[in-house]
Amino acid sequence: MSNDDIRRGDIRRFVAQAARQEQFLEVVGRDEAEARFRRHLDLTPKAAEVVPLGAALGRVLAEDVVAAVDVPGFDRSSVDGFAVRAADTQGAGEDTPVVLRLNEEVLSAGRVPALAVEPGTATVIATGGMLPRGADAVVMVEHTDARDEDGALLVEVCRPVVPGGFVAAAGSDIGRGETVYHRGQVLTSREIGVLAAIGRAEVPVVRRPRVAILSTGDEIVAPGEPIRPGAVYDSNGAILAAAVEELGCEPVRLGIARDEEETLSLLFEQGLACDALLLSGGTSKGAGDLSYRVVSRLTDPGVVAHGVALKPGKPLCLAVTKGKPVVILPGFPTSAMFTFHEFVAPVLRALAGLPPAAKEAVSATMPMRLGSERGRTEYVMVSLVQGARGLAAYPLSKGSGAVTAFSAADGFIAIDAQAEALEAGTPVSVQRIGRDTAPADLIVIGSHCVGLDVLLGRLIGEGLGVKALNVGSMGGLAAARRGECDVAAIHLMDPKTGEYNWPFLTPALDLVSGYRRLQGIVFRKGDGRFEGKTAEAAGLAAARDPDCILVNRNAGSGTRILTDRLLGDARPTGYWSQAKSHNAVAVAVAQGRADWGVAIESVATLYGLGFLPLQEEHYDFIIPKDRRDRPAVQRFLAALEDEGVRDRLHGLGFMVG
Ligand SMILES: Nc1nc2c(c(=O)[nH]1)N[C@H]1C(S)=C(S)[C@@H](COP(=O)(O)OP(=O)(O)OC[C@H]3O[C@@H](n4cnc5c(N)ncnc54)[C@H](O)[C@@H]3O)O[C@H]1N2
Ligand code: MOO
Repeated sequence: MSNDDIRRGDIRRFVAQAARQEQFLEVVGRDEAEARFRRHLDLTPKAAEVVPLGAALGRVLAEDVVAAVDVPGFDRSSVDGFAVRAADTQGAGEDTPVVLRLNEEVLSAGRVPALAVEPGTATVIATGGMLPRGADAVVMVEHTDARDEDGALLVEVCRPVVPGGFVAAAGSDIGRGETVYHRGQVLTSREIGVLAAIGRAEVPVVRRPRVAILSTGDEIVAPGEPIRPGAVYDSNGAILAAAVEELGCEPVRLGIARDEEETLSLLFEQGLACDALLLSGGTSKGAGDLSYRVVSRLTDPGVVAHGVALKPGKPLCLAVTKGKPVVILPGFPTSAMFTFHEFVAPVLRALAGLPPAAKEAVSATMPMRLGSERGRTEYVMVSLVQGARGLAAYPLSKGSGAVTAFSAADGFIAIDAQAEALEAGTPVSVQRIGRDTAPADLIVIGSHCVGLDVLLGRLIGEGLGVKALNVGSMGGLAAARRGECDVAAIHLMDPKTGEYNWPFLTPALDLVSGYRRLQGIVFRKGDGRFEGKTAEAAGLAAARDPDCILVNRNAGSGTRILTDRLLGDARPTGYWSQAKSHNAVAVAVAQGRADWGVAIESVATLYGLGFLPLQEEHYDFIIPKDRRDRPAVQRFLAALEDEGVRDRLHGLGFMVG
């Protein structure tokens, strides 16, 4: 058979399999999927094991801890001074001191008193010393004057004390029989200190559930390995292992399984020896989606749901065998993390002995229109920003394949399965995720630039909390108009005049000059159609050559306006492509999917591309006037003037000043 025959065979098999639609026999709703999963799971926490206190950090208590001793264990002086009967000190003053006779004993810490404090007497006592019988208070040494009068040791008390004064009563901190911590408590340094104070050298903790993690796919490469064209780094394995550990479980990394049934089955068997098994990838409809095939062999009861009507996460596969969870998370990182968070994390919490996570929702509004797919409940990661009229929920909608959305999100919103879109201004409820995020000191919204990274990096290094949202120049301008950001980073050219940024100002906004970036045509070095020519000449020639493919920018971007000015009425091959960033243009050209495009010089340099300058673009900052005096904004402006920052911007090819 020739290679062509083999290839044709492969294609026919793919189409035949796709036509059978053998997977997702039944797509179920989120709640139904969860109910089926939980019905078959054994959610009792793993058995207790006793560990030394020194090894208990981060572990989850398996039993309530009851104090066997009082803390303090005795009535204890909290100052250096004299143990007295409070009644004896009544009426004492600087001019009317009360004179008490000293007992012949010194109560240093740890010493058990031998003598009682009788009326009219006092005993020397140190901080931490045990209160003697008869005494009910301590007078600080500063408020006394001791003297020796003909061999009799006396103390003059110049200030009265109340009963209990400067005494920590036995059991006042922790009482014997008190439940100090309940099971499910995560042990941090603070709890460990208390456990030591009640004399516990060992504690019963829940055995950490062992969770096997297996990434699948021929294209998946472990971080640290060289990456080949078409391959991606295994981010799911790393994020799942860390997330599992955060939930008090022990990750067991099984690595990456090739798309080969025997290897996958072998690793799968190893994984089944653990308390839970998580796979990612290979659950959807592709010809090579092996994970599902392997998991579908499980019994008792086996797969309980494959296909859930939610986005991201439709191909999620939930299985249980003998009470043990086996889950195939979708390969796409956002889908994997979202479904992990929704379906797997609560189960692992239970196995690890942790109580259910508290759910916290906050009200916000959508700052922009957001389209949605009908038919599945869509969950969108959002970043919260405090605006003049309450919180705005900026969607981090980079699609299911993104890795950053989940880590950058403050929470997510759910869009009803029947809704086609959420209009700008719609009120939404944001389900918070992860740790409490402190509100940022400085909010920057707009177009991303590596130069901006330098500026913000300086401020972050100085300890400023910065939130930067990349929504493009128009999005930044709109956010500034709504009062949702301190700084909007924009590069918008007025097509009528060719002027940058200031034509878009309103009376409530200031413009601060940033830097200039050189825009031009990028091409692969050595391409004779561009090399050595001017941008205008090369661009017009390329526009007439049907074999010369353009990668165009998205409508609405400043670069698109520039490209349209260059092209006039010409519509070259590739004109309708819509790359969303300078990087995307450079990658398309570098990898040969297109031959030319318009991007900034620093990106051309980064990808080793040739560059023909077209024009300078002004990358400036819009600041709402009522925010200008905020300390964080002043620090941003100072960073912009900073010599070190300017040198670095210059080094990246930006024109400053
Ligand atoms: N014709 C259809 N195609 C797809 C459907 C569908 O209903 N019909 N569903 C789509 C949805 S929704 C999702 S989500 C994905 C999930 O597919 P799989 O779970 O089978 O995952 P893969 O195909 O193996 O990979 C998807 C994507 O994710 C990357 N990946 C995989 N593993 C990792 C990892 N460990 N670290 C980082 N990235 C990973 C992989 O390279 C792919 O790019 O299917 C749609 N298709
Ligand atoms: O459901 Mo998939 O997770 O949308 O991309």
